[in-house]
Amino acid sequence: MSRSAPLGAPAEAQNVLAITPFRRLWISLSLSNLGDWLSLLALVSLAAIFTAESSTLVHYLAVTGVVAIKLAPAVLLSPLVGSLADRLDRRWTMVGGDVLRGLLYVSIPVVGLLSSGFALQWLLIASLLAEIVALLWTPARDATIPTLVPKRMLGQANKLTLLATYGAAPVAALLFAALASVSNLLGALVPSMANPEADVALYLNALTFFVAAIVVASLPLPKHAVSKGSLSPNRDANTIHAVLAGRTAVGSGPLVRGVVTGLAVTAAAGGLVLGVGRPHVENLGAGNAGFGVLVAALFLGLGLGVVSGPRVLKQFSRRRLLGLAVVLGALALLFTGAISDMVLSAVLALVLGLGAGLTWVIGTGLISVEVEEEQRDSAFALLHGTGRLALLLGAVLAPLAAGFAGDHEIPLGGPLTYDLYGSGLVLMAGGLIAVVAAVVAYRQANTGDPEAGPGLLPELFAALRGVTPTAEEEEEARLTGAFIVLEGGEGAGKSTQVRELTVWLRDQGFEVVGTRQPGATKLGMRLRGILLDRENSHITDRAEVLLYAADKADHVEQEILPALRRGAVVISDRYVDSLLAYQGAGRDLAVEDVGEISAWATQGLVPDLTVLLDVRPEDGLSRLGGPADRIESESVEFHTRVRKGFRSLAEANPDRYLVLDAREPQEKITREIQRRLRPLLPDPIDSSSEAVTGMIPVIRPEQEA
Ligand SMILES: Nc1ncnc2c1ncn2[C@@H]1O[C@H](COP(=O)(O)OP(=O)(O)O)[C@@H](O)[C@H]1O
Ligand SMILES: Cc1cn([C@H]2C[C@H](O)[C@@H](COP(=O)(O)OP(=O)(O)O)O2)c(=O)[nH]c1=O
Repeated sequence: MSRSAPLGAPAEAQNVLAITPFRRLWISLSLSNLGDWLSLLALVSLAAIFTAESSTLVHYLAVTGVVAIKLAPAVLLSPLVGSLADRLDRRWTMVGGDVLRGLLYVSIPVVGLLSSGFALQWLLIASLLAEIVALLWTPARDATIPTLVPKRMLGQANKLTLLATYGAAPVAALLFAALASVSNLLGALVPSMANPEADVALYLNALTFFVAAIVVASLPLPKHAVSKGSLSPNRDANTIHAVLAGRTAVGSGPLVRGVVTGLAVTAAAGGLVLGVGRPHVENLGAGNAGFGVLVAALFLGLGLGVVSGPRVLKQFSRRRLLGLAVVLGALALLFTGAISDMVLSAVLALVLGLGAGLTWVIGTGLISVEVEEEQRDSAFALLHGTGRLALLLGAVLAPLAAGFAGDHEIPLGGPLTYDLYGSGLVLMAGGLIAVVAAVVAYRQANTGDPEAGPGLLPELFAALRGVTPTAEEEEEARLTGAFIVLEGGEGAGKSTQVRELTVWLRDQGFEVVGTRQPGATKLGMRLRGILLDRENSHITDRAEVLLYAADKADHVEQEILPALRRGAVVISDRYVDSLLAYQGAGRDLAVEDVGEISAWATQGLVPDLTVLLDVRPEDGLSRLGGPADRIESESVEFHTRVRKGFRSLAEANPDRYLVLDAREPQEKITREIQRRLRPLLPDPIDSSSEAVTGMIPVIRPEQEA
C-alpha cells in the first residue's frame, strides 16, 4: 500500500502482566528504577550540600561530577560492558547487581557520618562503581524479558519496561521533594543524620535494591547457555558508533536533519535543567524540595508530550508541529533562566518536558512514515544516539559553565541590586542558542514538504477550528493497516490461501478483513452477477473494463480504505492486476489505458504485497467444479494470455510480488506466503515509545535467549 504508514499493531487483548514471572520481574524493575532516580537526586543534592561552603566553582564542579558519573557510563561504555554481560548468568548478575548497588548507596551516608572530610570523594567513587554495576545489570534485564514473555506480547512487555524506567522518574522526584519537606522532622527524629532527606533517600534507595534482589532471586528463570563466543558489542548500544553510522541517514533529506536537530535541542535543554537545576533552585531560595519538584515537572511534561503527541492537532502538519514543539521547548528554557521564581520555573520545566516529548513522538512518527525502509534503522540509531549525547553534554557542561560564569550582584543604583547567578546565566544562554537552533530545525523539517499547505498561521487557525486542510492529507495520516492481494488464474487456489492467512493472522491478534473482487459490496454483487452471467456475451471489452473498475471503486472506498484506516490487515482475492491481466492482456486492450482507469477507480491504492499463484490454465480450470461462468468459459488461448499478463506484472516489480507455483501442496504455499509476510508485520516494539533520554540504555526489541 504505497500511501500507507507501517502496519498497525496487533490488538493485544491479553495483559502481559497476567504472566506471574514477568509481573514479578516488572515490579522488581520498577523498584530498582525508582531507587536509581532517587539516588540521582540525592547525590546531586549531597554534592551541593557538601560543597556549600566552598567556592562557587567547586560547588558547581561537584554537581558536574555527580551528573557526569550518573549519566556518562550508560551512554559511553555500554557496548564494552554489554558484551561482558553476555557471558554471565543473568539471574545472579541481576541479584548481585542489586545487592552491590544497595550496599554502595548505604555506604555513602555512612562514610559521610564517619569521616566528613572524605565524604565527597567517596560519594563520587561509590556512584561510579554503582553505575558500572548498572551497566552489567541492564543487559541481563533486557535479555531476561524475552524468556518470560511470548514473542507476540514482547511489544507490550517492552512498553511496560519503558514505563517502569521513565515513569519512575517523576515518582522518585516527588518522593524526594516530599522527603525534603519533612526533613526537619526527620532531622529531629534521628539527630545523627547530617542531611536527612538525602540520607533517607539513599537508605530508601538501598532498600528498593535489596527488595528487587530478593524478587529476582525467587524468579523461575529458564536456564540459559552462557555465551562463550567472541565479544559481540551491540551496535545500537554504542552511542558514538550509532551516531557515526547513522550519519548516512542525514543524507536522506532535510527532514531527518530537522528531526535530529530538534531532538538534540530539546534533549540538551532537558540536560541543562538536570545539570544546573539543584544550584539554580538554591539560588531561588528553594532547596531539595524545589529540585524534586523541578525534575518531577520536567518528566511529567515529557510523559504528557509522549502520550498526547499523536492526538495533538491531528489536522495540523506533523512537520510544522515538530518545529513548533522544539521552539516551545527552547523558549521554556530561555524563560526558566530569565525568571527568578520557583513556581514559574516548575511550570516552565513542565513545558520544556512537553516540548521534548512532543518532539520525540512526532519526530519518530515522521521518520517511520517518510524515510525509506533501508535508511530507517540508521535514522533511528542516529536519533537515539544524538538525543542521549545531547542530554549528557547539556547536563555535564551546564554546571561547569555556570561555575566559570560565577554568581554576580549587579548594582541597579541606590540600594537595589540584581542577582545574576551562573545557573540562570547558563539557562538563558542555553535558551538563546536553543531558540536559534529550534528555528533551524523548524526550517529543515519543513523544507521540501510535498504537502505544505497554506502558511503556518492560516493552517494553525484552521486546525484549531477543526477544519480539515486537505482530504488527502487526512487519509495519508490514517492508513495504518496492511493490504495484501492474491492473484492468479482460475482455480489457482487464491480463495483457499485467503482463508488460511485470515485464520493465521487472526490468531496473532490482528483485525483481518478477508475480501474479494468482484462482488464484495452491494453494488459489487450486482456487477458480479452481470459480469459472470454467461447470457451476457454481448458485453463489449471497454464496457467490461468499466464495470470491473466500478466494482473496484466501490470496494476500495467502502470497504478497503476504512479497514486500512482502522489499522486492519486486508487480504483480497483479486485486485487491479486481474483487470490488467484479463481485460488488458486477455482482451487485447492497451494495458496502459486499463492501468489509468483502474488507478483512478482505486484512488491510487497499491497493495503492500501481491502474491501471484502461477498456474497453467489447463491445470487450474480442471480443479474447478460446477458450470463454468462467462470468463471461465473463454478459450485456453485467452487464459494463457492472462497468465502471461500476470507474470509480466510481477517481473516488472519483483519487490512487491511473491510468485509461487500453484501446483505445490497447499500447506507449502501457505508457509511460503507466511514467511514473506512476517517481516511486513509490525515490529513487537513500538518505535515511537522508545526511550527519549539516555540514562538507561534503550531497550532493544528482541534478544536471542
Ligand atoms: N495447492 C493446491 N493444490 C491442489 N489443489 C488445491 C490447491 N489449492 C487449492 N486447491 C483446490 O483447488 C480448488 C480451487 O481452489 P480455490 O482456492 O477456490 O481457487 P481460486 O480461488 O484461485 O479459484 C479447490 O477445490 C481447492 O481445494
Ligand atoms: C477482479 C477481476 C476479475 N475478473 C474475472 C476473473 C474471474 O474469472 C472472475 C471472478 O471470478 P471469481 O469466481 O471471483 O474468481 P475465481 O473463480 O478465480 O475465484 O472475474 C476480471 O476479468 N477482471 C477483474 O478485474
